[in-house]
Amino acid sequence: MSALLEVSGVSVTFDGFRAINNLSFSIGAAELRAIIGPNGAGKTTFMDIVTGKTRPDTGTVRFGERPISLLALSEAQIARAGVGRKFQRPTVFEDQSVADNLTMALKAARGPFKVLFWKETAADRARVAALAAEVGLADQLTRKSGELSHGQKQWLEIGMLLAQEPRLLLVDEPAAGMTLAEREHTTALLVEMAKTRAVVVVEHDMEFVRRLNCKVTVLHEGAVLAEGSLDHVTKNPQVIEVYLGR
Ligand SMILES: Nc1ncnc2c1ncn2[C@@H]1O[C@H](COP(=O)(O)OP(=O)(O)OP(=O)(O)O)[C@@H](O)[C@H]1O
Repeated sequence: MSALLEVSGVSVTFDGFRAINNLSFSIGAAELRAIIGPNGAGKTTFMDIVTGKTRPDTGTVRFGERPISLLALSEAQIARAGVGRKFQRPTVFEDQSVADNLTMALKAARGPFKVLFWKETAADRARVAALAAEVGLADQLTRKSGELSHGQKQWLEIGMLLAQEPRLLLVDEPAAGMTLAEREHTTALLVEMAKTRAVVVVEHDMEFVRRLNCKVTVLHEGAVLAEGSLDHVTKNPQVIEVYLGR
């Protein structure tokens, strides 16, 4: 499998503290990957580097089939190149309906000039309906987003990210605060999304990671400590010592 994202030899130092230490990581074009690791392992910093928020001191970050260096791009350019990021807290417009939120995301994805001269077409409405269906909100289109459950808001935000047609989606702790039923739906959604794009999930909840049934990367002190199936990495004595055994 050829890599969509290739992080190689990346290091970042904050005030003399090496948060990312010669990190190398790659993910395929249609792959679901979980990243786990203790607090301070560098999971958030890794996502900050890929999205352009933090610039590494050394190393390369290459993206795409004909790879481009993400380090040369701004955060906005990286987003337009096809990298989406879902933060832990949902940020939907609560006063707007589900359909309006998705429509706004569709407009934003088309760029600033299209927003100015936007005229909604039947194709746009169909796309909004398709996005809602994809995330399981087909019957909630007219509902005010503020009335949705926590899980539904998270799915709406995922739908809004999908409007930008990302090729790589970084998702931070999607299961946090969800009911069991919402977690199950989220698992199915992430698995489905990863059939046509790369999805990287940072998660502390081991039960949720198990359900994802995907390759797991364990980070520790800014580097990869172990990689493989969840069963494989959870048997690793070093992983038990630094993470699971606590
Ligand atoms: N802007 C910054 N300035 C100084 N130190 C930072 C900065 N950002 C991160 N760090 C430090 O870098 C290390 C890695 O942090 P990071 O947030 O990436 O870890 P994490 O694996 O996401 O942890 P958690 O599971 O708690 O979210 C931590 O020790 C953190 O304190």
